[in-house]
Amino acid sequence: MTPAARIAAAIGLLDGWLAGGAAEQLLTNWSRANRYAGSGDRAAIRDLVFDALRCRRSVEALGGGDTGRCMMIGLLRARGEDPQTLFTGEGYAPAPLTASEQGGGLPPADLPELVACDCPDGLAPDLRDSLGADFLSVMQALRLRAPVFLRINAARSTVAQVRAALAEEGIATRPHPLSPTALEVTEGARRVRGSQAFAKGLVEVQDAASQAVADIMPVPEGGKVLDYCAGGGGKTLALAARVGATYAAHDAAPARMRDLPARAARAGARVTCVQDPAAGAPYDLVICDVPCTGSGAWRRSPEAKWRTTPADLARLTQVQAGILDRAAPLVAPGGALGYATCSLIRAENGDQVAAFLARHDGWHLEAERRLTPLQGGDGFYAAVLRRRGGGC
Ligand SMILES: C[S@@+](CC[C@H](N)C(=O)[O-])C[C@H]1O[C@@H](n2cnc3c(N)ncnc32)[C@H](O)[C@@H]1O
Repeated sequence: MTPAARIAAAIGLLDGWLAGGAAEQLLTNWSRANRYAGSGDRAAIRDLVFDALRCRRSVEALGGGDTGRCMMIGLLRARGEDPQTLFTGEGYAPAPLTASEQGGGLPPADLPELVACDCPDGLAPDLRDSLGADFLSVMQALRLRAPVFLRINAARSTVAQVRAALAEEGIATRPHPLSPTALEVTEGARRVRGSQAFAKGLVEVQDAASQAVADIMPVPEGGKVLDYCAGGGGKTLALAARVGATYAAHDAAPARMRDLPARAARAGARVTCVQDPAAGAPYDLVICDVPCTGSGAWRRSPEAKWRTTPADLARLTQVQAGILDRAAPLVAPGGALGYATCSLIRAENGDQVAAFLARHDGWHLEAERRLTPLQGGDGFYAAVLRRRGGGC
């Protein structure tokens, strides 16, 4: 496909997204319907769609409207490219720019602040309040593609061995300061899932900040650990690489854990999926990686940036409080309750923990970590709450 034909495909996909579709599903359907497109075309079209979604407000403003076509015009202008070189109407290229399109759109210097940093109006007050002086720089960071990070499986290998194995398969990496297990892929990211290192369970794809969250969770030697909101098992597997404890995984939607047994087997980790977590209580550590706005991960999931409303935030904070209240009794005296979100919003983070401590006697905050994309990984919040020991 020519670059212009890829733009035309991205326009159609963005129109589908604006009509309410989900980007991944639209891309899958597009690939099925356009079998002639190679993997390079599919990857390039995906990048165009996600680049536009990350910067939706600004590219719409630069392109002069809220259509897929305007978004692509705006994206090219944002990159300093002249859309007319690709909008030629020749072959599979999009039709030439109309006179109003040529003169439409705001100049970059005239974009209002929230438009220029691609912040949604509804959540802007919470984000501004939560991020303080970092607000604009974090919002700018969320406009960029996220790096690809790997977690080395410390139960099976060392950083040096894994880097060497990956390098032999054309995948270049460098360690990342957010976690001793984190590698940032600098070359060959698309080869990771097909690599021997991946097949042998030496690495998993996991954001570096997500690994840092697992790092602060206290796993006692020989202890019992429950991941109360396991989902696909990213945190469970990061914890289970610390051998010597037993691990149980639970999720209110068990189907979300469907890949966990295979991932655990690949990593050589022993994890039991449980329907009724109370049956195995008490646990030395219960981790609650709760559903949240995902605002810290908007680089990877930009759709959520535009579709999450203040009403969703209010609903999610209720859900988070409920999960903490149900998980707390499962913790043994002297044990720990881990709380984590990939949110930048205080109402979901420190405020949630403070409210828990106000509702429950016999707990204290032992550790807390706040991360934003300015540290390189996604935005995350993690807290460790310690339950008073039975003898106290
Ligand atoms: C942020 S995701 C978990 C991600 C996962 N820990 C990981 O690292 O891959 C939150 C999960 O919480 C689950 N969940 C939502 N409400 C829940 C509840 N009341 N109890 C337990 N799990 C719940 C969701 O189904 C979802 O899989």
